[in-house]
Amino acid sequence: MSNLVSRIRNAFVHPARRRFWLTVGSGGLIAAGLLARYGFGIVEAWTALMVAAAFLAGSDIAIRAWRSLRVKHFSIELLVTVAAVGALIIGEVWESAAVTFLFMFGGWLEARTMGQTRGALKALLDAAPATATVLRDGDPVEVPAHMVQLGETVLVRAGQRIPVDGEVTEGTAAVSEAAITGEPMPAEKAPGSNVHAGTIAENGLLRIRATNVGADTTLARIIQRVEEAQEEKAPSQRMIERFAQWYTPSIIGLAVAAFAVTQDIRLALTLLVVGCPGALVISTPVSIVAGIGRAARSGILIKGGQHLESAGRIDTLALDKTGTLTEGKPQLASIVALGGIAEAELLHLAATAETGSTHPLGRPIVEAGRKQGPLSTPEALEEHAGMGLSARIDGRVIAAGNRRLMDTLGIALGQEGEAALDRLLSNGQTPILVARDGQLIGLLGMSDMAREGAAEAIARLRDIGIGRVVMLTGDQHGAAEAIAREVGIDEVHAELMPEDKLELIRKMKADGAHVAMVGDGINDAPALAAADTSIAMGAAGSDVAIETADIALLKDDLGKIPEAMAISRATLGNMRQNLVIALVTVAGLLAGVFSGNVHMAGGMLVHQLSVLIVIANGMRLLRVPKATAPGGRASKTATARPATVAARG
Ligand SMILES: Nc1ncnc2c1ncn2[C@@H]1O[C@H](COP(=O)(O)OP(=O)(O)OP(=O)(O)O)[C@@H](O)[C@H]1O
Ligand SMILES: [Zn+2]
Repeated sequence: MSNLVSRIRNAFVHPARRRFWLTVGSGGLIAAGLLARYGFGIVEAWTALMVAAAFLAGSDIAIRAWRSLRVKHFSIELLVTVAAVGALIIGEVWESAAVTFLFMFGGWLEARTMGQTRGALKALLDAAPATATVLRDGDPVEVPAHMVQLGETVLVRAGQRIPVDGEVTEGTAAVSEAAITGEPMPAEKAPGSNVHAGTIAENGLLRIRATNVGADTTLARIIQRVEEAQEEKAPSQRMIERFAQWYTPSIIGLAVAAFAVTQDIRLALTLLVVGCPGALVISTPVSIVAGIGRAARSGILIKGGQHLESAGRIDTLALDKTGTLTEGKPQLASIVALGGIAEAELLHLAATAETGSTHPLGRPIVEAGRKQGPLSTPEALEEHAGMGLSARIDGRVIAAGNRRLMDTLGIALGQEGEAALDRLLSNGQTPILVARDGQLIGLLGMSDMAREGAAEAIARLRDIGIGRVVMLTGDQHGAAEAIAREVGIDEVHAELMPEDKLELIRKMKADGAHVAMVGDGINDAPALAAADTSIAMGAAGSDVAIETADIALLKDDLGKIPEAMAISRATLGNMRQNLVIALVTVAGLLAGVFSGNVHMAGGMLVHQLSVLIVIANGMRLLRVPKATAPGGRASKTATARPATVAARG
């Protein structure tokens, strides 16, 4: 019994369910009324039942109208309430019952379908497993996933979802990360690999050391960000809300004026009903919620309606090279020792200096140096953004970086140096010049590979109408152009300092372009901030990217950029269609009222239909096709290309 009471109470606390029961109730009363009148000819019962139906559905509407009126908001509910009460007063009980019932029914359908639109998120929520098996004192214990302690070892068997973020300590498995990155192909995980909560171990047995649990996992943060994004209002949405705020009172004014002129109270009340801006108010949010949901399904995090709208207008895309168009894992391809120093010594010095750097160019040098023997750390270190670094090692100053760094430090290259530099550049390698105490002692040539699928992604961007694709890089011309040619970019700006990147973005915007920027490093931060839309890749591993970029691609996949752009464009178009549907409906209905063809119940029916059409149109966005080329994964073999840039000569 108490169970039933609590269920009824629950039903009424939950707006969608309350609306459902009110719709059913008033619909039943209306049906009984129709039966009473046309079946049994009892007109009194008909009147009573219709009034009851109007009150049942109408009370909820009136309460909502009153609540918004108290905060000086003229709501759609207010229009409906005034119309329904007016209809009752003039004895039009059927109209009053029909209008309130239809409004309720429409409201319920609306809540329901909007819920489905948000369904994309549900898939993410379902990805979070509820329990975890942890090893405590060597024994497996089942605990709620959020109760796992940091550093504890979690056991994941084949077919299970991984319950925490963590690092694999033992075992191997193919892990499907589709829930997070939208990537259908499972990734191989071995000791040392990072895994995310919500991904599925398709085989094998893993032991994972928990690094993030519960609300701190990447999955939880993504869900939270998507929820926030779907709530955040787009500029056009705010505009419409302002418009509705002004529009609703004017419909009331119009109704009053119409009554004053025609003395036709029915006409006036019908105006209130058909003037409802319901479809208008919902036109943008439904598109945005659907668009953001669709993107989230593919591992594309769009941080709100505002960013979605701005991304939909992008016509120019700027990408940085290292780590974005390339793998960001350069190889040490050549070593040129000058002035009698041994290659091993040159590498040792450069590697020792680079131990202090986080730049992607530094890592392979350090690795190569370690292979020769242990490295010490420099006594002092200074990084020169966009140029390189200088370090003090055993009391001597080692500088490693590009030509600009040498020029800045006043180090001459000499004939031999110039020749070596040209040779590396013409091989498409990135030269790193190394100097000791102001003397050039050699050069290291680095080669980076273009990212898999980069060429297709760029081509696809052009297909969907991003007319201008530009590379902005701090790297030298030769290396930059080699990569640009390979991926099909014809506009290259190389040897840029961070502020040059910023300046170029500003200039493009000043020329009227809508610019999106994709970048990773600190040297991209100012340009990213200046762009209309900033895009970060591989965000699943980086909190910073998830938090700061307007669009975060959870996976390091350039193909997601055209997909994000296509979704944004489709959303913008969808919003416009919805606006047209809404405005045309209201205009048509108003014309119908003045020409005497539309009455209250019929007007409400058409109005509610227009709301549903707008929602259905919005939901089409959930089916925007994936951006990958036909045969998607086949691209792996289609992009067979030389192993390194250098090899292409
Ligand atoms: N730690 C470093 N060691 C050696 N050279 C460096 C280092 N950091 C930067 N440089 C030199 O400065 C140049 C510019 O670096 P910057 O970080 O601005 O751009 P990038 O990483 O080469 O390319 P992108 O702008 O495409 O990311 C590099 O190409 C390299 O020649
Ligand atoms: Zn970069």
